[in-house]
Amino acid sequence: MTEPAIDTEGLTKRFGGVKAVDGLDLTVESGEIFGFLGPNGAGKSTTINMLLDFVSPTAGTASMLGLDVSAERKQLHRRIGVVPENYGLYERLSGRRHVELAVEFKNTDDNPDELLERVGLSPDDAGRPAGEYSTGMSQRLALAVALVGSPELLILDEPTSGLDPNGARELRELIQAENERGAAVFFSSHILEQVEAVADRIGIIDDGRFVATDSIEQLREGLDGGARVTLQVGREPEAQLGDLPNVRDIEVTDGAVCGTCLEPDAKLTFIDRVRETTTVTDVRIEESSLEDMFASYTTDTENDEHTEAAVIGGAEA
Ligand SMILES: Nc1ncnc2c1ncn2[C@@H]1O[C@H](COP(=O)(O)OP(=O)(O)OP(=O)(O)O)[C@@H](O)[C@H]1O
Repeated sequence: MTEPAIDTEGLTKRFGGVKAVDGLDLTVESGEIFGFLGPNGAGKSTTINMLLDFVSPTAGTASMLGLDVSAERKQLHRRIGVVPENYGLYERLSGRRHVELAVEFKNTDDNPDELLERVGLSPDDAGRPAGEYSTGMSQRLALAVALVGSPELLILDEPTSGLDPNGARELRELIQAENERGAAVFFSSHILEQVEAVADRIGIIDDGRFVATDSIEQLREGLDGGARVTLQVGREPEAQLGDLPNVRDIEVTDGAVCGTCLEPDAKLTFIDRVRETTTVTDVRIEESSLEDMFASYTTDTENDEHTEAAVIGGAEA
């Protein structure tokens, strides 16, 4: 049986009185792309730092590719590629030299120029000292270093933070290509779109704990967010709307009728019922956005029950 790419049990880190990570149970399967989402201060970097053995856990265990992250660190780090939050570049060394050193360390036969080209660094840039690089260029270089040795697992901490939209798209393509090659990818972000575009599964962490783990589609479904349907009407409808199944939060305002439809069918029933007694001149449908979803999972303390109910059946997290 293939070992999971990442497996943690009860992983916990306290900094004095602050519980940065609180009993995290996480399994990322081999070959999976897992997006690790959470607002600032949620515990993402601390988790990654424990996985990389940069920080020791207060409690719990963590293994990657079946190896203990601390006891078997050396062996493990030859098989993974990492872009940590604070990747250190050597200011005086060229980009190319950074990659060459990684090739030597991992004892592989990668061609540094090919890797640099893959991450979008031109040969000219590759020859310049890393101290002269912009944030985005530094991030690209860190990624090239991470790709050395065709790692079985890529761990990327906020990999798009310094990239422009083009760079972010290229990174997504690269993540997909690496995944197709067979690598598992674990990457943290607080930008939902980045995660949605590539992740098979996402875990949302808040206050050091998972509040949800599943595919984006399942998370969205679990939230019951529905779609807000707004109908522009000729005059106020006389129809009874309150008894419509799966339509809630109905509002009738000057010239418009709004309702939240929880199922696709409910949109049609809602529109039909309104049209029975008035003319509908326009229809606007807003699906619940990822931002709504994220906010609901991470800040909606009043809604704890609903959030818990939405937290996920099957996924192990
Ligand atoms: N070395 C440290 N000493 C004290 N507290 C720390 C330390 N590192 C992290 N923390 C605290 O742990 C919590 C989690 O921080 P962490 O950096 O893991 O969050 P994050 O999800 O990565 O946030 P961001 O998205 O802002 O990078 C925060 O409350 C932070 O202040």
